[in-house]
Amino acid sequence: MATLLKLFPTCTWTGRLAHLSRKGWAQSRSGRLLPCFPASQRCASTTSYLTVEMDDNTGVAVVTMKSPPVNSLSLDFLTEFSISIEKLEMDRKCRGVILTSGLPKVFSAGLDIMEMYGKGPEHCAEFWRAVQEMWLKLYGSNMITIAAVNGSSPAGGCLMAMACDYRIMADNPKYSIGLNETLLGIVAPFWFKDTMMNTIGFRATELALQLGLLHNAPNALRVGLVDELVPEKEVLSAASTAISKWLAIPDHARQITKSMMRKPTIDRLLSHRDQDINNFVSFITKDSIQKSLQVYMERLKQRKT
Ligand SMILES: CCCCCCCCC/C=C/C(=O)SCCNC(=O)CCNC(=O)[C@H](O)C(C)(C)COP(=O)(O)OP(=O)(O)OC[C@H]1O[C@@H](n2cnc3c(N)ncnc32)[C@H](O)[C@@H]1OP(=O)(O)O
Repeated sequence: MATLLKLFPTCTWTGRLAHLSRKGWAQSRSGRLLPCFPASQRCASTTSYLTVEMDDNTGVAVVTMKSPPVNSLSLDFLTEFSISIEKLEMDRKCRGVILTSGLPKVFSAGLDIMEMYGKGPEHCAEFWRAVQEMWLKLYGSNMITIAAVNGSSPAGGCLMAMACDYRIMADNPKYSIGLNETLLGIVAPFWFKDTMMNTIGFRATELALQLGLLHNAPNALRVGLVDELVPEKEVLSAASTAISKWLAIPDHARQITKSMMRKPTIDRLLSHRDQDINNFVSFITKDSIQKSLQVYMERLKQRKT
């Protein structure tokens, strides 16, 4: 309860979480206790990093990421994100999610580099499990998921967008999206690679990953990394229009089809999850990799001066 109050401090779904009776709780598939809300309520909740606005009429929740300055994916952010998606997954009325950014110019800067720099193996392992969990929740969601990419979206940000069913990006050539890990001297893990291959195909992924390509918006559309470009101000409304087409499909048919397409990729991570964490920890804690991260961060900061 204390954790939930921390995570959902300004929850306005039916009143404050503290007022929820025991009856108002439900157990998630992973055994976690989560708040469960009556059928006819309109819902809006704010956590430290996310705003979730649920429209009961459409069955669509808009999840807005707000972690200044660049929505980098820290351990706390990822934990909140996974809990929020799980909560929506359990809400029978929620059929779709639009994921967007509440910050100017950036959808998400990807993994918080500071979570991987100068940290011990235990922290790195916990962080990586949270990264895996975010992807498992989003890529494996039964809900319709639309990324409204209203800014740049490198690396982990691109992974988040690719984990959705459909991507709409702001038509701004200054915004870029891609898996740029090699530019940092690190390597996109196999499930990042699989997700990209499932999205844009083998050859385009091979090029993109080795070169660490960050595609500007027009190129992202050309390679199929995003599905639509729209004027910046219209990203959210275009996402609403797009999701209405998906909502017209019977859920069970769409969900089984989605699972058929994605399950082999998800199972591959699930069956190698601990090994993937061990690989990450031994890779990221190497002196040479730490040095690469340090140089990259310094370059990022120098760009400003
Ligand atoms: C074998 C296999 C095993 C596994 C091997 C390991 C696999 C690891 C997989 C890794 C996946 C990743 O996502 S790695 C993360 C990759 N991400 C990136 O390369 C993004 C880098 N950031 C950017 O390009 C830009 O910041 C961008 C997002 C476009 C926004 O540009 P802006 O000009 O608006 O903002 P900036 O001035 O650059 O940034 C504002 C501040 O945020 C900081 N900042 C920016 N991105 C940050 C980030 N990702 N993490 C932390 N801090 C970040 C900057 O340093 C600034 O800090 P101050 O100067 O203090 O204000």
